[in-house]
Amino acid sequence: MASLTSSFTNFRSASSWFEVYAAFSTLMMLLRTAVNDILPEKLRSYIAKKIESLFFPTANTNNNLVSIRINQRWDNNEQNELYNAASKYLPTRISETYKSLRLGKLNSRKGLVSAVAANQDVIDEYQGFKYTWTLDQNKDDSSNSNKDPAFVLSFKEKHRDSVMKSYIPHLLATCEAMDAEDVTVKIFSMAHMYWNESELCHPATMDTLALDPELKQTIIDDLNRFLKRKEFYKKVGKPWKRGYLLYGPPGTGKSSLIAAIANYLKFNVYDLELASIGSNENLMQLMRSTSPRSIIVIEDIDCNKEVHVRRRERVDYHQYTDSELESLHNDDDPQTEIVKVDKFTLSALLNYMDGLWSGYGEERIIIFTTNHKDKIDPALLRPGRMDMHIHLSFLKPKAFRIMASNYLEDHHPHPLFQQIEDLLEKINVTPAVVAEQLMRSEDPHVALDGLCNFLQDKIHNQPNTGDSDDNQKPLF
Ligand SMILES: Nc1ncnc2c1ncn2[C@@H]1O[C@H](COP(=O)(O)OP(=O)(O)OP(=O)(O)O)[C@@H](O)[C@H]1O
Repeated sequence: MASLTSSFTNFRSASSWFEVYAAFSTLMMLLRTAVNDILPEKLRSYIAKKIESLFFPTANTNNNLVSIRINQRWDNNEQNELYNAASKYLPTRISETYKSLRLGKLNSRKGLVSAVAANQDVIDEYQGFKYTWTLDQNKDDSSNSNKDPAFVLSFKEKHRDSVMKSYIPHLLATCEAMDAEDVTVKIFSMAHMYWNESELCHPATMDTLALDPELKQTIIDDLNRFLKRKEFYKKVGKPWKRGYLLYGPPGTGKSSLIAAIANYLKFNVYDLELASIGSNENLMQLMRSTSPRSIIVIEDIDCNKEVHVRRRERVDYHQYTDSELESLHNDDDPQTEIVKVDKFTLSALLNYMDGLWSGYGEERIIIFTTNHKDKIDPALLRPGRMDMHIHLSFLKPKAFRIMASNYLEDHHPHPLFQQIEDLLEKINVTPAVVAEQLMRSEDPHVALDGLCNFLQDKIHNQPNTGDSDDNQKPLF
């Protein structure tokens, strides 16, 4: 009986404790709701931080936000690969915190393009930590001497190690994987001293090229051998690069062959216009910004042998006599400037090709084109610089078969083929001219008949110069 009374008393005291607890919880809930309603979120977290700093001063320091600035270009104006990687990586991290993404459809790209919107936070989570990215386009701040856009990456100070050791490497590795998956070939053209990227939409392939089959096979074999020989190049101490000189009259397929090589190897193309390069330093800057597995193309190298660059300089007028100043002045210049002419030669490029600078990325192909091989500086042609000289010439029967099978709907040999091939043996005509004739009708017979008449006409009217091959004037 006594134990029953004691249990009952215990139960009563437990139930009263429960009542007290319930009342306290209700009061706390009411208080929390009231505080949430009255104080804005920022003020609440500020107060919470202050209270935390009273009790845990060191823990709070580690929670400070720190940031890393990733500018588009480094001090020497070189493009910052980390910036490029972030531009590629961030648009793939759309989350509920991502409020704005720029989206576009460009002529130069096949799919949709997306990019981070300026001054918009992008929050990325990796291994349980949060990283905040903002794109600062530097447009408003006129006091800022560095006008390049930059990504600002903010994170808690205590995550500093993780950022450097795992988050940034993860970002770079993700981009590398994206690049490896991306099979589109790109062409980079020069925009001032930087590269402008677009997709190479040239449809030429090794199959569509109307070339002598043996020459085509030699080129393919050479490319395959080059790709396979990384270790060989290392062993013999040569930079892993290959130079091709494509020469021949206009319209014989030099540009088409470059596109076909790029599409075959899946290498990006950098179109280097020497005439637009101001100095050797600029050339090196551009070369440093090219990526491995790329083709550097310099078209019409004979026209680029020496490039004159106009450089403006301020002058001290007291140093010159009136007549000297007169001769120094440029017509459209203000009084304070003269124009000096710098000479830009190919020596920097030759140095680059010789390997002095070619450590900037492996697997490079350098292609020069010319319509006049005889006009090229022999220094460019010596062995080791241009490894293979490829002569692209007029269309001959075997190459015509390839072109006809590409251009005509009917893939079977046509009775007019033999006649056309005989005519092609007698006359120099470029593939571009024949391609144009074949496109004149969708009906194979009409197209071939037209080509036949065209060639006969030209043979009939051709002056007999006695010249052969490239020296003989092509038909345009
Ligand atoms: N060997 C070829 N095979 C297939 N098509 C060709 C070939 N050569 C020329 N063509 C056709 O002619 C057009 C012009 O050719 P391409 O621009 O490649 O010649 P090129 O030698 O680079 O001329 P240029 O010296 O004037 O730059 C191409 O778009 C293509 O349609």
